[in-house]
Amino acid sequence: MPDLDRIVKDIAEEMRARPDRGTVASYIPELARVDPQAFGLVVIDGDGRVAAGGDADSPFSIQSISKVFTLTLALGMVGDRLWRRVGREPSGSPFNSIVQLERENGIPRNPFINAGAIAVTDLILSGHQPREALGEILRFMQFVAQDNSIAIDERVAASEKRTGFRNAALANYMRSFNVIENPVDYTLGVYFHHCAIAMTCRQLATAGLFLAYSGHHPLAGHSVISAERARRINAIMLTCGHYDGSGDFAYRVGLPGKSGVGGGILAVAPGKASICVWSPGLDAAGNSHLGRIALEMLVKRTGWSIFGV
Ligand SMILES: NC(=O)CC[C@H](N)C(=O)O
Repeated sequence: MPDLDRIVKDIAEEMRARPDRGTVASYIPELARVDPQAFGLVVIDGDGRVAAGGDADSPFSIQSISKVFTLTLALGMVGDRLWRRVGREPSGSPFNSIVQLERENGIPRNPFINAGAIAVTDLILSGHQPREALGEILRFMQFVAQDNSIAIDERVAASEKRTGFRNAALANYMRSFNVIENPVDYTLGVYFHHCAIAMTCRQLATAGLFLAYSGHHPLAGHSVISAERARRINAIMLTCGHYDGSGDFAYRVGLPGKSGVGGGILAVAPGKASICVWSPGLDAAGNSHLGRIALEMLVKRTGWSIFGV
């Protein structure tokens, strides 16, 4: 067993000092206020052993990492019917790209680009009030993170709502194909709010445990989803979790992972651990710059890549 405490501390120390930190997202104005010096890393295994370094307990905006959990919830609600509305191929395009939708009849490539995640949110909303759908999502996050204090950062949600013109374009366009069925404002409202959930690295790493352990959450003590579904969600994280940077992430890190523009990455080492890293500066594809480098170092020292040591 690798000395995880040592490894995590070493990485956090090295990352703290690096001058190259990427660029903090500013298209959601509230996110631009975050300190680019922040860095946190948490690794949790199935016995609840935790290795934590840096700002492991500072809440940050989980943004697109929420899409892993909305996908899990929606699959639980509608099963494989979900795949009539959303594909499961990498897009090779930026997370907020519009162009593919017209060529492909309003069906988004996968559930992790914005269009796909908005379509998934619309499925969760079906037949409910936005407030109920949001409550469902939040309660699920609290359950998998084993922490009822998790909340939505209303300032981030309002900030994105004010500036979310592209997401509104995507949602309206999909509505014209009936890929979205609820009033566009309702769907977008729920989407903006689940992206604005604030969590710490420790909470997110805990929340990812069921994906690392075949659908079973070792700390909650029971199954969240089937092993087959967990395996499939991991596959989509590997192929689509970093947008047009997914190939490079697989090449360098070799773990299923999901990034968010808040600078977080949730990564899953099947059978070994759930990992969350946070560094707010992003690379050109909108993925955490130091987060990816930190995971690359972690995998090198643990041998956890799913592709071999
Ligand atoms: N990549 C992301 O994290 C994007 C999520 C963000 N809420 C958006 O819709 O633009």
